[in-house]
Amino acid sequence: MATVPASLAGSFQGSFAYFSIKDRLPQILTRVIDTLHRHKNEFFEEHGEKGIEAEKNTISILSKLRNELQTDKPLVPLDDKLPDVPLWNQYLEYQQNLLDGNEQPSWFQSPWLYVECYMYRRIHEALVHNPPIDDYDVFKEAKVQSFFESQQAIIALCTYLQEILKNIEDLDEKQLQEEFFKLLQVSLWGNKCDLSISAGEDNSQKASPLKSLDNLKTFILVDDMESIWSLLINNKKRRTSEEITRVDIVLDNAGYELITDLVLANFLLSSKLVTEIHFHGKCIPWYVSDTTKQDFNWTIKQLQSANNRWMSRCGMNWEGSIKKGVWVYHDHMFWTLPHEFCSMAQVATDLYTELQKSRLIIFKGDLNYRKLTGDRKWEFTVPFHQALNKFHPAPLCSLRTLKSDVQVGLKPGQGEQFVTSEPDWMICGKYGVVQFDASL
Ligand SMILES: O=P(O)(O)OC[C@H]1O[C@](O)(CO)[C@@H](O)[C@@H]1O
Ligand SMILES: [Mn+2]
Repeated sequence: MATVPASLAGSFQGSFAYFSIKDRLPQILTRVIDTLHRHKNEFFEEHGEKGIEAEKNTISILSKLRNELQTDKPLVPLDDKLPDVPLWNQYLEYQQNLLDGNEQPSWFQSPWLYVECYMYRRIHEALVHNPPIDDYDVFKEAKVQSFFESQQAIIALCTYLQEILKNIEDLDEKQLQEEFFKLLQVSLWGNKCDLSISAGEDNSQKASPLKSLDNLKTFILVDDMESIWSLLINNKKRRTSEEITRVDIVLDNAGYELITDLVLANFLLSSKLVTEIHFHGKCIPWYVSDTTKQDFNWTIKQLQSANNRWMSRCGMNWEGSIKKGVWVYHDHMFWTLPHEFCSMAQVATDLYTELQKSRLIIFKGDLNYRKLTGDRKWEFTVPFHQALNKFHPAPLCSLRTLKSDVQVGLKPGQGEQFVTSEPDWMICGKYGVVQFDASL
């Protein structure tokens, strides 16, 4: 088997991984502690003294966790009762075996992808150990706030979608393609709005999402939109009336980005490019803004009850699509494990088999890109297919704005050109890719 490059890690001094572990992760932990603290009265009102006790305990576990991280302590096994614990603990052993006998996996020495995922899982463990606040989502408040801060952009998008839907039957192939490209790009740029890169600070969409598309075009470093279009339109032409065309969207952030994904999904169905959409979200609060089932349902309810008629119409339609079974929401613990996607076939065979039913899997966001490529020090020009390292459940694409230093599939010289002119090009979220891989 061809060898793969080293994983990104905090041990590379001066790397983004290093700064993330040193500064951003402790900041996120501090915010979580602060959130719990601020909700003390709420816990008391709901659960009495037990609530206060649980809040105190959780805060003390999290402070200890922050200290372990900042002093580069060894990673310890998880010890709650959730079903993913054996997999996490086996992964720790696996990381241990990669080292020589004297070393232990630790925050700055182990792969960044692993330790970052591990932090979110440890936050969850701290809560799980502390009923009655064990199902409290410490990031909910930030997600809700980012949703409301993007109201204008959400209205613009819902209004635009309802306009297209009015005469979607009359659009010719060219017009359909144009609309598809627009909404695909809206969904791509929606990925700028995650809350983990900003350690939970406001990062919402304020400008009108459709007007800025032309100006943003030059920031798309890999543009495989044509290939994705060919796949969908050819499939539509060939499909018999009973046949199913399923597209899967592996969701990233709640708030504005989720709306862009739902709008895209609605368009794909209404244009009959596809017949079913399957969404994949997270089982536990993750990377601050990632979508859980609760966020997904909350968002659709919010839209339904909005004052704006286009927003509420979208909300109604989406609720209807779920009831009809043409929108299906899935969650699977694999998405909140530290594994690269190339291990999915072994670690989560059921999920891999499920994804094989798809005609196209759309992976949203930066973290999914890191897991697709294994979060490794690839050369910029390595083909996307190679970096996927045999992960090919179905044709797939990534819609991702660059927020971490892994990027493949660039033309010779394309990456190098930025290295001197814009040193933070890989982490600032200004650039994006629409990257496709068809081969199985
Ligand atoms: O929501 P996204 O796009 O997956 O981004 C998550 C963020 O967290 C990171 O994994 C870094 O912590 C970045 O790669 C990215 O900025
Ligand atoms: Mn995210």
